[in-house]
Formats: sequence, structure tokens, C-alpha cells
Amino acid sequence: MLNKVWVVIPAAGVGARMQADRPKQYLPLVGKTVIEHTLACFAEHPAVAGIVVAITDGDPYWAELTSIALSEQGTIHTAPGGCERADSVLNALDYLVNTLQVTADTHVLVHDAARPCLSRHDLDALLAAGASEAAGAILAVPVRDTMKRAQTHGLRISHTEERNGLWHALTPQMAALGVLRAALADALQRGLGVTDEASALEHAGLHPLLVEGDARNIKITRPADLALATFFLSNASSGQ
Ligand SMILES: Nc1ccn([C@@H]2O[C@H](COP(=O)(O)OP(=O)(O)OP(=O)(O)O)[C@@H](O)[C@H]2O)c(=O)n1
Ligand SMILES: C[C@](O)(CO)[C@H](O)COP(=O)(O)O
Repeated sequence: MLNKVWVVIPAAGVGARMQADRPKQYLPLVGKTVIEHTLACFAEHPAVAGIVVAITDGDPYWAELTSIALSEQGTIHTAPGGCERADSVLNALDYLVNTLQVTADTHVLVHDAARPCLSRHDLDALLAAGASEAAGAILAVPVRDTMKRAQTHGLRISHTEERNGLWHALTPQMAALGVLRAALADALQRGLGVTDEASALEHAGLHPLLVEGDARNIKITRPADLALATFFLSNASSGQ
């Protein structure tokens, strides 16, 4: 039986690709903001001990969120965001250790604030699979399209990549706090490109488990994604 887990929500991005008037995690979506939908995935879950949200220093939007009354119950904390997503995540992990004294063997889940369509089913599947995975575990979906590698310069096809065995990495990504924090700190210190938690774990020689998830767990990145997320959330069946 898995002990309670902590959730880290990187939410310190500017959302440049979204080209909106505010960071995309604070855009309105089906009655509240993107990040409030994301937090709601975890706030009521019995396996979740608490949440640490990495936000930009001076973030003017966080305090305006109406549904963050939960913070009075000490379950939602904030930590300083960093230059890149990985820096924000590491800051949140440091906060868990240094401020909240969370133990190294506690499992953490890192989930993008920009992924509001995570289903309870997928969250439970990851928790179950990751509970006993020393290498960590991530939600992912197999690639369905033929994948082309572009030539180094220009927009012409160099070749077709082998599709079998290719997966889209989603979030949450799950690992033991001590393992993930050490792997992430080491990868960043070595200047390695880390765009997700699994990358850091791989650099540490680990092979995290792929847990097949729902392709509707999209990351809101570009304007068209908001309409898609609206459709998914408006049509989500209860208890999904
Ligand atoms: N320095 C950063 C950059 C990103 N993120 C968070 O990481 C998640 C995924 O990153 P991405 O989709 O790239 O968000 P942005 O960096 O905001 O987007 P863009 O690259 O378009 O600016 C988002 O929830 C974002 O808020 C973060 O916490 N700290
Ligand atoms: C973590 C992630 O969502 C997994 O696919 C992705 O790597 C985030 O990348 P971004 O460039 O920071 O959006």
C-alpha cells in the first residue's frame, strides 16, 4: 500500500506559445482557470498528502484564484519558479525537503499546470504502477502518426523515424523524492537538457515505467489547445 504522495505542479511558465494576455495556466477554462482544473485533479484525492505549486516570483494571478481556499488547510503550498521548467520542479522538491521535511522515500508526482484534463482513472493507474517502481513511472501515449525527421536546415524530410516503441511523454511523472531530486540536481549541474522528470532519471541510469494514459491529457500549449481542452472537460464522464 502506497504511503501518501506529494504533488508538484510547475506553474511558473509565461506561456509564450499561447500568445495570450496572461500565462496560459491562468486562462479561463470551463468555469474556472486552467490551473484550478489541474489542482482539482489532486486536491480531493485520498492518496495525496499535499501540493506544492511553483509560481513566478510576484505572480499577480495566484492570489486571485477563488478555489485555493484549500491552502488554509495547509495542503497547497507555493515555491519559487525557476528559469526553466526543470528549475521550477527542483525548487519545489527542495521546498518539500527543506521546508516541509518530507522524507526521501516519499513518492512525488510532477504534473504540468497546463494539463487540466488528467483523469482520475489515469492518476490512479499511475499511483498503482509507480508505487513499487524504483526507477519511477510516467503517463504516456504511444505515437500514432508516422514520424518524420527534418533535415538539419529547412523544412524537408530527412527520413522517417521508426514509430514502434515511440511514446509521447505526458505528466504526472512519479518517483521517490530523494531519487528524483538527486537526478534532477545532477542533470542540471551537468548542463544536460531536461524537459521532463524522466529525462533526469534516464541520465541517472534509470529506466522509468511507461504507463499508458489517455491522449486527452493534453498540455495546453497553443491557442487551439484551449478549445480542445474545453471539449474534453465539458464531455468528461463522471468518475473518469
Ligand atoms: N520556467 C518554467 C517554465 C515552465 N513551467 C511550467 O511547466 C509546464 C509545462 O511547460 P510549457 O508548456 O513549456 O509552459 P511555458 O513554458 O509557459 O510555455 P512556453 O514554452 O510556450 O512559454 C507549464 O505548466 C509551465 O507553467 C514552469 O513551472 N517554469
Ligand atoms: C513535461 C512534458 O509535459 C512532457 O511531455 C513536456 O516535456 C513539457 O515540455 P515544455 O516544452 O516545457 O512544454
